[in-house]
Amino acid sequence: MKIPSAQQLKSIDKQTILKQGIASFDLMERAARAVFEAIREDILSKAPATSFTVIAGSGNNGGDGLALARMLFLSGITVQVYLYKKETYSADNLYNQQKLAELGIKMEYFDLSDQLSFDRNSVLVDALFGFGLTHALSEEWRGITEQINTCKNVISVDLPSGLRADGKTEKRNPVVRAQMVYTFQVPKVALLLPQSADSMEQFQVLDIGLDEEAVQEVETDVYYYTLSDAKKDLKKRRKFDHKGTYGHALIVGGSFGKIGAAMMSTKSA
Ligand SMILES: NC(=O)C1=CN([C@@H]2O[C@H](COP(=O)(O)OP(=O)(O)OC[C@H]3O[C@@H](n4cnc5c(N)ncnc54)[C@H](OP(=O)(O)O)[C@@H]3O)[C@@H](O)[C@H]2O)[C@@H](O)CC1
Ligand SMILES: [K+]
Repeated sequence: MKIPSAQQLKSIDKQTILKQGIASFDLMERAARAVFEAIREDILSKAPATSFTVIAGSGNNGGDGLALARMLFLSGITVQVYLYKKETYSADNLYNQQKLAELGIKMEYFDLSDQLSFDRNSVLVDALFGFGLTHALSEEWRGITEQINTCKNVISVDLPSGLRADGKTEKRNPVVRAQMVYTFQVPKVALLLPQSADSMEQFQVLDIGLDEEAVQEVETDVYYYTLSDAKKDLKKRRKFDHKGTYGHALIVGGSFGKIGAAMMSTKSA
């Protein structure tokens, strides 16, 4: 599976909307619905009385969070919503703010110096930033990320806020620590780097139906190779096949003390 960069994901987003003849808020709705279904399966099926706190930013990641809050509310779940106070919001974020207002769901606005008052035992949904983060979070964000990190159960939408999708984030920068990351369509590179280990325990990739052709056309040298990919790549073995049937491998490797890779390759061949 190819892993597109944040920039490429934005273009895939546009192509999907165009090819499928949908509006951008429909795609956001799909993304939020996918997280909602995952939460239903992973949390609510075991503990239906769980309450949620959604902390939303001003972009589309925040929009996903607001749409998710609406879905939780409409299924009778207690949900508290915080929205970052800013002069401008993305169009689909505003659309979802309006939807919440129509349902009478209260949104509390917060500033970076605020002490948020929410139930630390609720599941905290971190929807502050996704792949739109342009640079690491400044020190001003530490207060908010630390408050989020005091919660036992943090779910991040798409990425732990503060992690940059395509690369390393310095340990000294504020970052949310998530127990679970529900990421859309493809795992972002940051989720696969050892440097991110402190920012998340595990992630799940949720299919939101981005245009497959657009993903395939992306030029990248970053791939995510899964067991199911390997199963597809392996040719079917017939009864009388032998070591000569499927070609030969020449393995060049293993200097003194560094024999591991050569051994593993030989064994798997
Ligand atoms: N195709 C998909 O997969 C789909 C993706 N979807 C979702 O969209 C998400 C991406 O949304 P996005 O592009 O709006 O960016 P997002 O992460 O919300 O951040 C933007 C905000 O952050 C701000 N900002 C940036 N850097 C900052 C900094 N260092 N410090 C402070 N602020 C900073 C920036 O502010 P500005 O620079 O504009 O002032 C802006 O307000 C993606 O992760 C997924 O959740 C789904 O909805 C649908 C399908
Ligand atoms: K997030």
